[in-house]
Amino acid sequence: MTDKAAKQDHVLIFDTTLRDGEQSPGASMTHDEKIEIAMMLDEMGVDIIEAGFPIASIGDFEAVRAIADQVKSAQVCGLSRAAMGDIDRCWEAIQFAVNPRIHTFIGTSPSHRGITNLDMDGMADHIHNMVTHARNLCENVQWSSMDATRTEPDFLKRTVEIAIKAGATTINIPDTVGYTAPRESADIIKMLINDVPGADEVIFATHCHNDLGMATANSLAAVEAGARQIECTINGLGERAGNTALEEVVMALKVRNDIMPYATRINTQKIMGISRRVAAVSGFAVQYNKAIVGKNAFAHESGIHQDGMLKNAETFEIMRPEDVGLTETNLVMGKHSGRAALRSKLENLGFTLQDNQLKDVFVRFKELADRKKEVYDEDLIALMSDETTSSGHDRIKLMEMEVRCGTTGPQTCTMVLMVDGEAKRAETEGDGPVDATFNALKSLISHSASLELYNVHAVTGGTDAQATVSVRLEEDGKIVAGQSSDTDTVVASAKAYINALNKLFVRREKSAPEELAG
Ligand SMILES: CC(=O)SCCNC(=O)CCNC(=O)[C@H](O)C(C)(C)COP(=O)(O)OP(=O)(O)OC[C@H]1O[C@@H](n2cnc3c(N)ncnc32)[C@H](O)[C@@H]1OP(=O)(O)O
Ligand SMILES: CC(C)C(=O)C(=O)O
Ligand SMILES: [Mg+2]
Repeated sequence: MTDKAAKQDHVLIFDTTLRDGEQSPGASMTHDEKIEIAMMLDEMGVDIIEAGFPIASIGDFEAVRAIADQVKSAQVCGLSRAAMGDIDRCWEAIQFAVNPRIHTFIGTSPSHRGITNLDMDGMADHIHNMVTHARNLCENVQWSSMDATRTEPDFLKRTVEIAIKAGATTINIPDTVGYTAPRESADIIKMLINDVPGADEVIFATHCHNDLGMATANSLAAVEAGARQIECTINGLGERAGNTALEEVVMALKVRNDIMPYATRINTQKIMGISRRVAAVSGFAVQYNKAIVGKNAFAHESGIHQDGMLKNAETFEIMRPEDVGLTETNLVMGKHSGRAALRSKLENLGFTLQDNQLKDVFVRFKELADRKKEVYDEDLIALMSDETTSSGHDRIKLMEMEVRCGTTGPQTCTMVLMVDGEAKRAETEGDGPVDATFNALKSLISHSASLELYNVHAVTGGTDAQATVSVRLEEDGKIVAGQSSDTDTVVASAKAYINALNKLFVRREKSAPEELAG
């Protein structure tokens, strides 16, 4: 869809999972994961992918550049502050994209003007200069007035007019702190469209945060008032309570097209697959009752609902599960299943595998099936997360471990790790089996990272259920997430910690190679 067409009844979908989504503490993604997500977004029909903030780090710059090089259909956008150096660095990263976009922003509300210490006149001049500079580099420029919904209306109109005159092609009106409400969100967009000279030449965008749980409603209200770009993220990932969830606005426009007659280009059948992938790589599990993509969004357990569903699915479902990429056919997976069923099942869950990957996953699937009566979808997702979170280049690998636990402490752990190809062994004690295990890791691998989060959840029911363990480690302000699953919770804990340590060392190595063994 062209930006022009979006002026009629089309709404452009601008995905910022890789930029605003990644700003959630602990949601950092690796270079390869970012490229993989960008390709999935492109394939599902996202119009604009905000790939990152190129000035933020060399890693961010390289990821944005790689995405710009590889994405074939969507526009690729980079974020930059209203500063020459940021805008130049952003252009350097995106210039070879098929359709690049520079996004530059500045906080315009009274409290945000304090961030840059500019008064109204100074900020007006600055916006003119920065948008002009961006437009001299790129013909597709988005300007955002950060904290627009708390900006004085007259000053907001003034800044929007300046940005349009300086050549911005998209004007974004962010609700940066999730403060607005639907009627106000609509009124602001209407006011700008009616009062600002040149407003009919640009696309207005809405970028809502979910602090009061109104991001989806506020975005849709803005669209009804004339905004034609929604900024959103997969699973609503993002700063604090997150951003508008892509799956929610897209499905709302599809299901209630009778009262909101606006179309998007999104292939909604790709929603479930990408949701699961983003949950796995970000380490942010989707809550069970999350709209559209939660595990229970299409599940019915109570008798009256089940009875109604059996008589007519429309009684309790306003969307068909197939429309968001869930299949109706439920293949039961177990130790008698073969590669074809595994491949088909994984494809339905959003994982497309090459033959050699399938071979490896199949071996691990059979090991799991030997230990469990039935392998559920959640087990396979956990298995795939393990497969993708640990790479063949990991410097630390768990070889064996044995833990003694019981009513008489201290609990003990004996562990053998392969560290840079060399076997290392430790015997430690702790206050509980997990503590003893983590003490073994601390004694074998020298690091000063602190454990910020330790989270266990059973991926299915039953005493043979796999446990998925997530950990977050923090070192010098940098946070890495690790995840792993196993039918043994303590083994899953060790593997999750090792996964995080491997990521930490990849990150550290970029600055200086080092010895790992403690
Ligand atoms: C609402 C949002 O999502 S905004 C985007 C938020 N995302 C991020 O901040 C993630 C990426 N950020 C970073 O990596 C770093 O903050 C960097 C590289 C951009 C800047 O790092 P530093 O130079 O160390 O600055 P620091 O982060 O401490 O402070 C921000 C600086 O940017 C300035 N600034 C903030 N926003 C803007 C803006 N829109 N335009 C121009 N300058 C701005 C501040 O005034 C401050 O400048 P000062 O140091 O002269 O007071
Ligand atoms: C940078 C801007 C668009 C932003 O993320 C916000 O204001 O929330
Ligand atoms: Mg934001």
